[in-house]
Amino acid sequence: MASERDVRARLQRAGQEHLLRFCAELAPGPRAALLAELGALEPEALREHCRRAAAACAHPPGPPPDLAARLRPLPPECVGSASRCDPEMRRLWEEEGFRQIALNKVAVLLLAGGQGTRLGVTYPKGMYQVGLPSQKTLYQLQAERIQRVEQLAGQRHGTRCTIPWYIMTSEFTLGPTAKFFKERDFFHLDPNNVIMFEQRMLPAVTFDGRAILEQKDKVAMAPDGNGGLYCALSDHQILEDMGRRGVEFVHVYCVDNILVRLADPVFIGFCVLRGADCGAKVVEKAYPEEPVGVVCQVDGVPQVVEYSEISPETAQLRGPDGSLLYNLGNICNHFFTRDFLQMVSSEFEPLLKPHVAVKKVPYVDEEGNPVKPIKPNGIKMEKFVFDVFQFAKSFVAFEVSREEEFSPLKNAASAARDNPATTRCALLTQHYRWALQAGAHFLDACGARLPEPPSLPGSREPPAICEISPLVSYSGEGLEKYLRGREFWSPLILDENQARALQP
Ligand SMILES: CC(=O)N[C@H]1[C@@H](OP(=O)(O)OP(=O)(O)OC[C@H]2O[C@@H](n3ccc(=O)[nH]c3=O)[C@H](O)[C@@H]2O)O[C@H](CO)[C@@H](O)[C@@H]1O
Repeated sequence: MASERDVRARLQRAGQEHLLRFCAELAPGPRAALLAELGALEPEALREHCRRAAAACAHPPGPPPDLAARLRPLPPECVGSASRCDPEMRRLWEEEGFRQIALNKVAVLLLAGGQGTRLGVTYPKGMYQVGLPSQKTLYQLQAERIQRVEQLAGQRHGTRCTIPWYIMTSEFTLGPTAKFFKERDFFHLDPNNVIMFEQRMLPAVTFDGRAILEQKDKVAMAPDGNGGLYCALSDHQILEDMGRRGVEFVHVYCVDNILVRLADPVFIGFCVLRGADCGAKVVEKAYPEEPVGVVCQVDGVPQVVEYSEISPETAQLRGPDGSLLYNLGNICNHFFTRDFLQMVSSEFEPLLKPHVAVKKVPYVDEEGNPVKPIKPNGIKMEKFVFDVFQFAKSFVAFEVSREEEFSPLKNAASAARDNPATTRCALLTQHYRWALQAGAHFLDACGARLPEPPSLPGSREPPAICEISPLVSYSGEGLEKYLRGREFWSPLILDENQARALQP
């Protein structure tokens, strides 16, 4: 362990010696923990981090004044669509995706290092359950979709295949996530194919460039953003692991979208057949202020302009047909080739510019009293996963249906949107739709058939409760044999047991 003298000397080099100001009064345990935390910070990197944070703060808040002039929509030839394409084309994409999965060339990578502050839980978001009849958590739904899509690819190609699941965690989420998976027997996945690794943490900094002490013995640290992925891939030799397994294509996604299609064969196949090295799934933006990034071009290269960085005027611009000019909403589902990830991690990562978030960061005052600030007092710097799009040789965006593929859990129940109730409703409405399409009918308490609306938006509660296990159906396929022409009372829970019972 580094001595106090060593740590002090390193902090002096970084201009951050104040972090030791309570060190002398700490008991041996907390003192050792603080020294260990500080000893791990590389002095030059820390100095640069604090300098950058203070410099960023000197700029006026909001989007750069010239950004609007540098923005263009993505050229149409870079954009594919799952819903507005020839069905035969879609079938070919799907076929190609399944082929790559069956060849064990596809992995999924979950970004799960975030703190879920808006949702207001103290545990990782993936452990949240939104109140489905099955009480499944987001992690369980994802694990089961992996198993089902492996099974579908295997059946088509007469083989057994594996989609490794890489999970990027942070200091906040690694322990509880690992414990959760272990306690649930990895949801019946082979633990060798679930690979957790940790992203780096960075100190929060005051507006004048001083790292913040959160407690006398603890620096205020935060994960380095989901773009911390690229350092974390190098830190933990993840690309080498992928190489050993023969993985060529990686589907990277964020934890909170209850409808996420892991390793979606249609998306993978589209990207592969287009020869893309980098791709993003998008949905049409619902309204100008929707908190999703927009996929577009800045200075002629593909980029996402984050919702926090676009001006309201630009977000509201409309094209000649009346639709939003910047309407490709990023849903944080990305496709990368392993070669591209390799190139980014080894060459381009240092070029990624951190984004600045001004936050209320709890701290200790000069007397050592804990303070919960009422207005923002600090800066957190984060890299964003999509900032690598600019380095792509062949970038594509792929538009999918919001109803089928995007309902994120961002907020606590008190918020109007993207909360536990809206995500639960989106999933149950989807399953109800799938059941009707497969020929099921639902009955009311008196045994009369419930009306079957021709279309059902995910924002409306379905007339009957129907939950279909991802182990039974990944995207609505294969349900006719259980449901066609049959009548059900609500709730219908179509899990594997029920499916066996209904099998003709
Ligand atoms: C930077 C980014 O991708 N922004 C996207 C993200 O916004 P949004 O602001 O919702 O992003 P979140 O903070 O939820 O993070 C997205 C994902 O990254 C993970 N995470 C976050 C921080 C971190 O240090 N480590 C980490 O792994 C989170 O656990 C989550 O799985 O999702 C929206 C769709 O839902 C998109 O429209 C936004 O463009």
